[in-house]
Amino acid sequence: MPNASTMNNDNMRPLTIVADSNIASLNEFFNASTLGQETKRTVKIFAVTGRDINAQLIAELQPDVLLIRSVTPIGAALLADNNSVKFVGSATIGTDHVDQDYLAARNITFANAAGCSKHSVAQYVLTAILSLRPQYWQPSIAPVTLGIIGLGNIGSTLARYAHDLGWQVLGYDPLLPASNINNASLAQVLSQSNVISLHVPLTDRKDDANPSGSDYPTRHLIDKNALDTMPSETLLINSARGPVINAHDLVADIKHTGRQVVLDVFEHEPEISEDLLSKLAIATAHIAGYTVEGKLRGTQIIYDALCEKLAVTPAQSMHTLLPLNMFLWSELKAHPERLIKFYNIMQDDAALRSKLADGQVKGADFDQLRRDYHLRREWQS
Ligand SMILES: NC(=O)C1=CN([C@@H]2O[C@H](COP(=O)(O)OP(=O)(O)OC[C@H]3O[C@@H](n4cnc5c(N)ncnc54)[C@H](O)[C@@H]3O)[C@@H](O)[C@H]2O)C=CC1
Ligand SMILES: O=C(O)C(=O)[C@H](O)COP(=O)(O)O
Repeated sequence: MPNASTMNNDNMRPLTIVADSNIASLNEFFNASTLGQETKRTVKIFAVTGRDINAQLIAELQPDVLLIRSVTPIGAALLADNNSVKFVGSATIGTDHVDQDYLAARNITFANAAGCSKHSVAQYVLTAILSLRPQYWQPSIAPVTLGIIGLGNIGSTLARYAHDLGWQVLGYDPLLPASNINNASLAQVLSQSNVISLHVPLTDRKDDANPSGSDYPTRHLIDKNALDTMPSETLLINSARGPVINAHDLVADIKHTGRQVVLDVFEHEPEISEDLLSKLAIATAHIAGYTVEGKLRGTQIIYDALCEKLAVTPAQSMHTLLPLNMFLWSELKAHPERLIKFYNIMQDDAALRSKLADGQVKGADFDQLRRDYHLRREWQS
């Protein structure tokens, strides 16, 4: 079984890491002094575009460690012919791109970055709502009910902001106990909310072929049936995973109802059809979690997990890398007119729409927008 000693005692050979070049502060976290200070082991790091991490590259480089983000599928297709990888770290919250059963069967340690960008995504959602409906700053004039589907790290963080603004929360999460926010059925959330925001993982139904699936699958959770129960004035926001909404049904729904819809994620990501894009109130290139803080926290979490695997003491902290942050939630609440300075979401919307050509946004353009994204700052609470 691979363990700290099999990864550490092979001191003749550098610790070899293949990493997605889109991981924040890669070189600051993963180098000989932050990983090898106790063992004197050298570190070799190969930074590659996430979609280019493939079986051939892994066979060529024989890495000990793979560090990825959401665009690299991890499973047998990548690793079947490889025996070197002992640790996979995904600097993301979502894990739908990782076959964790396969990694467990191969005794490959896996770590993801749970919760790393929970404030960033919650702030993205608030910005989308308040940009489209500025009247919601004053809920005494316009009562606001925010429906939240999925009440884990992001959903519960969003609920706290909502309560702080005086909004009511109707929440649905069948995998958590009832609470002051887990207080409604799916049908109630769909039919009684002014805004619905999705914060579920992408899952498929559990069955014999898929024993690690879910009894409450989320793929196409929002389909024609669900959309039909939502009043046409209900604003729908998806910053979870694209396939949680059936894109075909969504296009038909918007045509019929004129509903305002905000998407940060797309069923056929990284491609987006003009038919869908042209109907959205706000569309962004999967950047809801893209803040300096959110991305650095993601790196920190997988770095700490790798240190544990290697049995070395962590020697790098994101706090030494963070520039000063002047964005205060209390200031924004007192000065709603400053929202655009805190986050100009329409600029991200325009950047995505500018990539539309020949009836679609192409995958390469979508990826480039994300690679070149100027990271926002998280508002401090
Ligand atoms: N757009 C972006 O940039 C980002 C997107 N994400 C996505 O957001 C998702 C949620 O993130 P977190 O809140 O941090 O995850 P989390 O794991 O803390 O919470 C997810 C919650 O969804 C609930 N859930 C599962 N199936 C459900 C169902 N059928 N109906 C209602 N609730 C259900 C779970 O019980 C859990 O409480 C991630 O899985 C990821 O796919 C995460 C970060 C950034
Ligand atoms: O953390 C997640 O889950 C996300 O969706 C990420 O923020 C997406 O970013 P990339 O991993 O695709 O860079």
